[in-house]
Amino acid sequence: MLWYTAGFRVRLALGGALMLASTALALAQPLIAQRVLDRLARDQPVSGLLLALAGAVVLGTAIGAVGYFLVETVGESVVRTVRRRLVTRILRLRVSATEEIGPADLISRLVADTTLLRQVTTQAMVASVTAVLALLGSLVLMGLIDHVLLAVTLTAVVTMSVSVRWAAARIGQATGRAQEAVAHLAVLLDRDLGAFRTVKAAGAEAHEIGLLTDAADAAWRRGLRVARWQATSGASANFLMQTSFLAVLGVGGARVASGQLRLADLIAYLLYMLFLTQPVTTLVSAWGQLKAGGAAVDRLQSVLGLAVEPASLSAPRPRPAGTRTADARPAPAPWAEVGGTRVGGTGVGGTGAGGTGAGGIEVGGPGILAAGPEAAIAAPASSSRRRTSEGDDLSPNGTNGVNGTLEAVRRGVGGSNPAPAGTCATVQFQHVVFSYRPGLPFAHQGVTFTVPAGGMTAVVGPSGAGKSSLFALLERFYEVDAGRVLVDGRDVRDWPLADLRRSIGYVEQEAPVLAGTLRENLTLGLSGVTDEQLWKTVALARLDDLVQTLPGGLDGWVGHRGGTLSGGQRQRVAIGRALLRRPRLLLLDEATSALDAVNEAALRDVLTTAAESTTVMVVAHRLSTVRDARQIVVLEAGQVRAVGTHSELLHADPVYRTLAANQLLVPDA
Ligand SMILES: Nc1ncnc2c1ncn2[C@@H]1O[C@H](COP(=O)(O)OP(=O)(O)OP(=O)(O)O)[C@@H](O)[C@H]1O
Repeated sequence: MLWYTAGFRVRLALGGALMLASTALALAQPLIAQRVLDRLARDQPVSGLLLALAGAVVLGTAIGAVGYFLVETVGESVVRTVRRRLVTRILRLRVSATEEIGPADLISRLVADTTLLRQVTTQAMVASVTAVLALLGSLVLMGLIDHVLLAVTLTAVVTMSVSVRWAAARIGQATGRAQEAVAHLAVLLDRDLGAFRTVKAAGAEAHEIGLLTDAADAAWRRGLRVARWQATSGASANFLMQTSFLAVLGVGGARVASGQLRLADLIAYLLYMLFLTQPVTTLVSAWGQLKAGGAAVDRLQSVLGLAVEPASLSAPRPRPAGTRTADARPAPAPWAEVGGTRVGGTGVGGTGAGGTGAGGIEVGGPGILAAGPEAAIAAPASSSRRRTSEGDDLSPNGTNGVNGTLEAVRRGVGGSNPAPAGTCATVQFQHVVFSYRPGLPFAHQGVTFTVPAGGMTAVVGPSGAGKSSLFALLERFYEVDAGRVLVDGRDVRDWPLADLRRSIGYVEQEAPVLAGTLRENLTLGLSGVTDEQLWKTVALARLDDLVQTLPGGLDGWVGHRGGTLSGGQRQRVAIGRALLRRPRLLLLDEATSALDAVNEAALRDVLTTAAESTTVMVVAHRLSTVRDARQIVVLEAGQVRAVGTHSELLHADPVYRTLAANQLLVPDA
């Protein structure tokens, strides 16, 4: 636990020292009082001693307050440090790790457990150190007054520490369970709020309220258990203190009566005993807090122990011998290989190396994309030389070379978007075997196909066939169990993760929109995007109507998870966001499912034009969206059934034909 205070130890030690000094001044008070009594008995002046007593009280209080403040500031700093570490960690978690500990539980740990930690790392630690010192100091001074009475007191202190220790262990266990119960309540509430309309529409409020109140009751019961052990611990300490006080009074009185002890000494001793009550109480509660904090630390450590993505690792995966060493350079750029020899045949279902790659796509006259943001997807000037809107030569063999590319890209959409316009990635799945977790059925069982550079490749197939999982592997949310996924002929595991993802525009199935403004949603992860670029993207993604009707326009609030938008609008926002990144590979997971017929047709045009300068992969249920795709991959039960064009597949593959027939896309259907 001490680890958490690293960086604040000087302040913590200073605060602790001041609190200790305050305790020492408090310890001196009975001694001064004893002298006052002695002098009064001898009829001597006591004004100086009274002044010292008053000084000890005032100074002790002031020093104690400053010390307390310092320790509190350390507490706040510890919480801040831990929360910063936690949020950094949480955002870098692997997707699979968030399936282990759900979002609400993570939030509960960030909020509730760090607050518990605060008490432990500062107040409880300092309080126990000062209380132990005060206790020892008092016992030494009490021993100097009378060792027989000390023996009586020590018997009580030892018995007390045994019972408190026993209770503290139970406080720790009970606190851990209470924190879990609170987190469970948060998880249940998150479940309901995440599907609020569904819960209402299903008339499930009463049922869900029942679950939530049960969870609240469970948290209450576990909280009571903590309180019970705390009360037991405090009561046993009090009982033993009072018993020992009475025993000291009895034994001390007898010793005074027999002349073995002066009355002033007995009074001073009893004052020390009274003084002792405070450090003992502090120690008892600090002990409980330390144990409770231990439970919080365990829960925090388990988050810090979850698997994070390799993006946070600076060292790339070792490359197999004989492969290119592009990623041995510091922070290699994803486009560094653009224009070089690419892997990816252009034939249907081909898997071989060769082809013209990114530079092989010629784009015709200015279509929607030419009118759209250069920022989004701009056509390459020629197959071998590419220019930015400023006219910089981006050819790898040009005068600017890779550095020129870098510079040109920095001047493009957002300084953080490195993808040069008009380059297309190739994708290969080679014998991919993949299961989400050990023990689960395989989502892919030897998937092999190639997506050539440029053009639209559609993936279709029955529900659960493994279509969306292809994108999860491409984005490297999960790792394959066997086989390889290649982008531009390079295993995705060999790509610096940030570069890989910067090259991909991903519109996921549920097309999520974050709470915030429309602008924030479109520019997520980008910086320096101009209004002009945004407006072009708005036009490209058919968001004009939304911007006009949304109060505040581009800076209008879209609500929690985009709740104020329609399903189609949410999807178009996600498409706009993906296009604004000028991806070299655009992944659309059923991107048109929530669009009306007019918008679907418009978007189909956009995608078709986009596919002229970017590789587009679409997972689609509506075959009408993708019937003109360059190739269509039919997936079933985690395996590729067939690859071909719409008309080829109509004849060659019964599953595809059935899908098409169901959607009235077969001429004679
Ligand atoms: N996060 C996950 N954890 C465990 N299994 C999963 C997960 N996501 C998907 N699966 C399983 O993997 C298999 C493939 O799922 P996937 O989402 O790729 O199918 P799909 O073809 O996209 O289906 P649909 O068309 O219904 O979206 C399914 O059996 C599914 O149950």
